[in-house]
Amino acid sequence: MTAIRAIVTDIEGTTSSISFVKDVLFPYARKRLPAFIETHADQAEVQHWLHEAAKEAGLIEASRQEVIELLVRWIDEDRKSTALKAIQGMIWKEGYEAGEYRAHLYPEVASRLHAWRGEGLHLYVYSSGSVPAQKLFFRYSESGDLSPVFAGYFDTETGPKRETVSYQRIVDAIGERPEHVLFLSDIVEELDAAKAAGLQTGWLVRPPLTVPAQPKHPAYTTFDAIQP
Ligand SMILES: CSCCC(=O)C(=O)COP(=O)(O)O
Ligand SMILES: [Mg+2]
Repeated sequence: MTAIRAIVTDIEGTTSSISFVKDVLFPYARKRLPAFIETHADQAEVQHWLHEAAKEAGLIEASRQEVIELLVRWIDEDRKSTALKAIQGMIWKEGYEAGEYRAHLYPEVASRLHAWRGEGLHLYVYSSGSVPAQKLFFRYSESGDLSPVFAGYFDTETGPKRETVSYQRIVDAIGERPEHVLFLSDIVEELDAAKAAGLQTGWLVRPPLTVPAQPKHPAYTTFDAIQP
């Protein structure tokens, strides 16, 4: 294996359980989204993302109510829309700051990230969640504030997670050759895209899922099994 200098990690299904995102974060945002939009509609950032959501849906002259209904539908569909993710992040901020929840991390993740950082590796996040949502996630984690271990964050403004060009942009941005970067994810299509860009890959197969006999990517059930 070529020496790894940087690790880029996915969140949902990789550092953290899918159920925390689907059963805690998504319902929190879904319940509060209509009132949040109504009370923050005068903010330029909110207006921008409402406009982007309508554009993505091909709605030419959508009412505010129509866009709210669209966004709620997208939460139910788990659509990886950059606009939806930006708005969800703004709503989750209130929940984290009010202490309504802390972000789930698998038990070994925090110590392993600290160990890798201590070994001089540069650590990054690449998630469909917006960069502000990622920062909140690791700041308010069940294992404490992990912000200090990360050198940077990438979201779908860099590009979709299943497209090779996104990984080319990430390695360019972090200033490493792709073969020195390890991308960790639970989604094979994301790993395929990263591999096509020349990155090394690690497939997190979290129990109760099991590693297939001939995995398409080096597969691990925990971060502790990865030796970069
Ligand atoms: C940043 S926390 C919320 C994660 C999220 O909204 C999501 O869709 C997770 O996608 P990932 O790319 O981390 O699997
Ligand atoms: Mg994932």
